Amino acid sequence: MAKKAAEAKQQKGSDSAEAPAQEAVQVEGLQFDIPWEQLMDDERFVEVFLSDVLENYVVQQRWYGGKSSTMKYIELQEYFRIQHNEEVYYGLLLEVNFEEAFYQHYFLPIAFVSDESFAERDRILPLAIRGQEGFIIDAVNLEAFRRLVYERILMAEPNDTTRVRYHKSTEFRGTPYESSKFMGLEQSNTSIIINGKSVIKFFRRIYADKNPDYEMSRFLSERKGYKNTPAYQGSLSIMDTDNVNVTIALMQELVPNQGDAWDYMLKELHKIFCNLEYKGIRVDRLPKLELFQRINSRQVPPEIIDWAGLGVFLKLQKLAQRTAEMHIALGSEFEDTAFTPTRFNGDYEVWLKNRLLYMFQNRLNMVENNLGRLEGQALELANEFLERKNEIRKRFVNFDWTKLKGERLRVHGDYHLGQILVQGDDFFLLDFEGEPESTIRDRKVKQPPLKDIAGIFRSFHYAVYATIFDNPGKYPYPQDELFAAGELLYRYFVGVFLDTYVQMIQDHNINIGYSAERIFLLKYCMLEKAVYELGYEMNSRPDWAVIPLEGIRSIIND
Ligand SMILES: Nc1ncnc2c1ncn2[C@@H]1O[C@H](COP(=O)(O)OP(=O)(O)O)[C@@H](O)[C@H]1O
Ligand SMILES: O=P(O)(O)O[C@H]1O[C@H](CO)[C@@H](O[C@H]2O[C@H](CO)[C@@H](O)[C@H](O)[C@H]2O)[C@H](O)[C@H]1O
Repeated sequence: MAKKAAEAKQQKGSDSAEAPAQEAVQVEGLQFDIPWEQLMDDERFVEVFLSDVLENYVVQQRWYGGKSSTMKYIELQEYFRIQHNEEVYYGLLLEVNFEEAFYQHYFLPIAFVSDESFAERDRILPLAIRGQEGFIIDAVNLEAFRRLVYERILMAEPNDTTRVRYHKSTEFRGTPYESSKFMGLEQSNTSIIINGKSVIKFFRRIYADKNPDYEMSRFLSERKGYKNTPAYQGSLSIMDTDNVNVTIALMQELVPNQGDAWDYMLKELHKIFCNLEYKGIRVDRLPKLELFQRINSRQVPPEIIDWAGLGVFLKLQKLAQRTAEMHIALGSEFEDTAFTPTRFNGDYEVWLKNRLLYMFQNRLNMVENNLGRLEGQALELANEFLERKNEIRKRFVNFDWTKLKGERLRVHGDYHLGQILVQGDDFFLLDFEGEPESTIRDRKVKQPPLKDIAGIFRSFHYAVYATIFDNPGKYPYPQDELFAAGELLYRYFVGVFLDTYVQMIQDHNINIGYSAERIFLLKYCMLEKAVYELGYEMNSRPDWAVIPLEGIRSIIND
């Protein structure tokens, strides 16, 4: 921040970041006789800052995604000014290089503050600038910075062609800045709530392109008027040195909500499993439904309604409707080639198989290397996964585009219950960034919309097993019987969702293929998703690896 602005504008943020206070790295006697506005042009400063300071700072951050690899060094890929009049902050794009021969880019906005009380959190470096002692901190902690970004979006020119670009949606009627605070939820980026009405998400992991979350949010809400995603309000992006538009931040409407659909589903399932004992349900006598058999909520047998209640099925119908409407909006574009629907072809088939075989090999390797850490049911399932590897591989290879008549669209890409907000009886769909493991180019490839449906079905399956595993001893039935009850209920969830979804999609002429094609694609994409999840769990929550392993078994046995 410019000295003048630093003194005039230092207001403490209305709260602090969720990260614990960290000691800034001490680099003895760092003094610079140049103004803050020129500091990043100083080679000596940049060298010390990157290697002695940021290497230590970055690895401790919640948003740093390279924790399972070994950092080699950090380079400054780009820096730019986030500025209004005299008030200057720097946006840094850091390139983190790894021993394992890959790199990642991260966004870090920085500010200089002279008052120590503004540097309680995310303090990066103490230093003196022209005799003024102070600290470099992560600028998101400063209310003045958050206010500046909001106001720059609010006053953005319709066609900003400068290097640092602010954009305001034509639909957004902003109100003057009043307050801001951290969203304070577990997340991989950093979201700030402004005026209790808007959310600015600063992306931390940066890709040299428009972020799909920005692209999809703007397309769905601004261009297609899709109401069940937070309205796009604005964004911040930069033109990098290769003239590529790189998204830095996305501003959307704050959607009042009662939590996400994952928590909603866990609560419902807990009640349903409690009902087994409470209502004296004989699981072996419950009527069964075949996987993917469509069923309307009014046709669900009374024994199932008596056990699970009608409410959960009505909610699933609503969720299916909102999901179908999202795909209808995504499938109805005929001008913007980033969104126009397209057919399956040979290139897609080669891309898909290569990607999936590579991912599968990675999972086999992970499981083989970690067998010693597994026990009980997880070990048994892991061994079965390894033994049946050729069978699984064959399933991935068995994709023949010439047999497919449906279309591919831009899709959500990482659709699961945790990406959905519950608002009364309705749902809002969030976070279109795609699967964190995929490259930015892969995330933009048009996919069968049934990939999202497979994602949400995997999430239903996850929720069933998570409920059983998280509540040991609470339901007085043998585990096998609980699994049988859960698998049976899961098929009704799938059947009810699918019935509404397919009906709506077809009524709007979105071509998701003929009936056998739909079942083939669902099975294919569910296997892909479960194998993806196995890697996600082995990396982040190894105790949960048993859930995708169980999922893989259930898909290949079906
Ligand atoms: N516009 C919004 N309105 C209300 N809550 C939101 C909004 N955007 C995000 N959230 C909440 O913040 C959480 C994290 O948001 P998300 O976009 O998924 O962040 P990340 O990409 O960093 O994981 C969501 O699960 C949701 O609970
Ligand atoms: O929300 P993210 O984009 O970070 O998605 C990642 O994390 C998800 C977990 O939070 C993970 O989802 C998996 O676990 C969910 C339960 O926690 C379950 O509902 C999903 O079906 C399952 O895939 C997601 O895969 C990962 O990309």
